[in-house]
Amino acid sequence: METSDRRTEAIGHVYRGTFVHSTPHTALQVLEDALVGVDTGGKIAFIGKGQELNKLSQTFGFCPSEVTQLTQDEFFMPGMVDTHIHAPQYSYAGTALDMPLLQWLDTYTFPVEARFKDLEFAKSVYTQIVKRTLRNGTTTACYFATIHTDASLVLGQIANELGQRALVGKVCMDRNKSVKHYKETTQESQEETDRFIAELLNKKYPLVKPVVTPRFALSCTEALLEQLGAIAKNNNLHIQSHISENTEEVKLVKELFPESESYTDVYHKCNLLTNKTVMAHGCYLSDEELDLFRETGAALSHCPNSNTSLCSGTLNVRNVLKHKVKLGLGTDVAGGYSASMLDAVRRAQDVSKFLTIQDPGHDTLTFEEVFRLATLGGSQALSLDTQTGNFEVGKDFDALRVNVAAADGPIDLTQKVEPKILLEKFLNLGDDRNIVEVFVAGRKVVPFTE
Ligand SMILES: Nc1nc2[nH]cnc2c(=O)[nH]1
Ligand SMILES: [Zn+2]
Repeated sequence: METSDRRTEAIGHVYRGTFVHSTPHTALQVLEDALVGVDTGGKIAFIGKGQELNKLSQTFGFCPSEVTQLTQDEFFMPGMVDTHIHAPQYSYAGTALDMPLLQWLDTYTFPVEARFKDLEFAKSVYTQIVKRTLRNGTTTACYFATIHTDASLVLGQIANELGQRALVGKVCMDRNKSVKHYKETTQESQEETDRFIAELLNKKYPLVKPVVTPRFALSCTEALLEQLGAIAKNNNLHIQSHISENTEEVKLVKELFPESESYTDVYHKCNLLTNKTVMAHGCYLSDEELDLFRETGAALSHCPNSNTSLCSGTLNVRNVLKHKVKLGLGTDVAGGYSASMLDAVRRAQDVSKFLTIQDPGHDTLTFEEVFRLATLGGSQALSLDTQTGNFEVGKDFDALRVNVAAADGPIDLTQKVEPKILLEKFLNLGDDRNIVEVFVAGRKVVPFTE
């Protein structure tokens, strides 16, 4: 039995049944007939075994008849962590995938993002994306918004109201040749970032925090990158951006920052690589650059749907893991067309298998490893693993109640199967119909109450 020393909060709920999760040492740990107690503050108070019910009920002062029992087709898994998603781009998700990155940004992305100056439009799209991702089992999301401070604050407010754990970034860009009205001056970008951080922190949302967000090296002057590095350092904040996604981008960064040794060095010189940094993509990083990620504690977000949809590249996850760089999965909506982390799980497996087709010596990722990337790996990449990512006493209860045989769902169970197979089926065949309840910090956020 694992219990907490700090039993200050009363027990709010107790669940009994199968729990699956990852630990740093085990990609998949299955706890059968487990008893998990969640306190009224939303934290996991104890993890025990079914047969310990009487003892646990006395120790923690709950009534055995109030325990919620899962069926044999159900399990709890940790909520999924989307380490990279563009909330405004949800408005055109599933379309506009016919160009490579830089042309795609100029043609589709910048004109759409410019519309988020309109707070009503922002509110409507942001409500849709937060609801959609919650329903799909994303309990934590690391969002890019747009350059508009007030609209970015609206995203934070919506995540807070709907109960999603979120990092929210007001996008910074003081360079944009193609859509001239969609950029800031260096000073505006810095001042508005300060205002965004101050106003968001001032709201004291328990689960929503600001993240310093230079769009990527090509959208920012060195002066802006330096200022943003200083802002993050002075306020001990998270940082997110993009790196080494597409070959044309990598070439242009080299030309624009000739004194830097590498793309990674551009960010490193500006103090943008810290243990609270997450960089999306990294398809073309050298081994030396990956070493720099490990040394600084910066993380990568693997966005396989986007990398394929924009024909950007393939990330060799095995090589990233070999370099001990923290790694999570991202949907990268709308370069990635799906807002579901289950899609990211499947695409990550596909990319790994394509690498094996190309090189039979490649060590294909297992489904258990990809499951870990979608949960614990993501929480580590966002440096939120003391709060979420798996089931440990003292962490917040961020969890999905999955029913693999949900009525009208996409999966037929033809025989009784062990929990590991239930998880595998859900990851490969399941969808939101199987995610019957979603909890963030103990609060049931799906089904929606209104
Ligand atoms: N995929 C993706 N890459 C980027 N690089 C800079 N901006 C973006 C963006 O919006 N999406
Ligand atoms: Zn992105």
